[in-house]
Amino acid sequence: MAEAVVTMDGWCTLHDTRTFDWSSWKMTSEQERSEAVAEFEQLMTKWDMTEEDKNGSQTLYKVVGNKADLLFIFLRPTMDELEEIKREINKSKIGDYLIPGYSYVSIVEMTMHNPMDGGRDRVLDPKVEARLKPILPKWEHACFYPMARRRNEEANWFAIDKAERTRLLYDHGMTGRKYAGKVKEIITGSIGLDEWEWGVTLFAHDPLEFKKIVYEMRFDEVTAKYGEFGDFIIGNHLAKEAVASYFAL
Ligand code: VOV
Repeated sequence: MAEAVVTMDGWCTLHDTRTFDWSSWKMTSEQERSEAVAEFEQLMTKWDMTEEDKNGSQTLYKVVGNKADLLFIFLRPTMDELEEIKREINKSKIGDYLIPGYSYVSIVEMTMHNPMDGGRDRVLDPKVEARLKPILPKWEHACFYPMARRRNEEANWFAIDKAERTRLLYDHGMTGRKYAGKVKEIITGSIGLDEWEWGVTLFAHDPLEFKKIVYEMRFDEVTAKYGEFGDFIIGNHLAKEAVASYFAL
């Protein structure tokens, strides 16, 4: 039997997409709209304070395709806090127009054995701690998709031995390193939490880098042999300062 992977786990993560009900919004009075936007900005300020205190992180993206209008990404120490945030949005004035869409629940994950260090065990130093409790970059573009490792007769990721997994993830990491400064990745584990096995959240200044990295990785053995992918969602950053103009009619 293959040895089970031991993970180091960090903050709980919620990817929450919403479709905005523009038709109802257009029928709402200007005063009600400005109150709703002001309340939403206050909510964002409150979340920012949590981030400043290093008790979580979040970011908001305007979705390009028609899968949704907005993508919220929240990281918090507990699932309770994530559920509270969702409820807080739903109870807010603007929540009446934010129709819940696709969501994904996962936990920031790193393998205990570091493939980039000959498979040696990681220690919980400040550097590792910072990766498990990351402050999300507020880069211009984000890309999210869930994925899994194949589990069939010919190729079963969960049946190969640790040394082989380490080798494959080392090659994967070397491809990833070529994108240092261009693509920032956060891997969240979702086995037992959501439909796929991992959530992949990528940030970039240039969205073309998403296409390049995901394409290049398709040729890595670990992806070519074992990678399976869900739907991709792409967004452009929406800063708090731009929220009022986003909702303006
Ligand atoms: C921005 C680049 C980048 C870099 C540097 C990078 C590096 C690394 C390292 C060193 C490790 C190993 C485990 C650890 O250190 O915890 C991982 C782990 C993982 N990755 Fe990755 N990845 C990147 C980027 C990156 C992308 C773009 C993808 C998706 C596309 C693809 O085709 O798969 C991905 C997937 C994953 C997954 C699903 C895991 C978990 C696998 C598991 O079975 O445990 N990843 N990743």
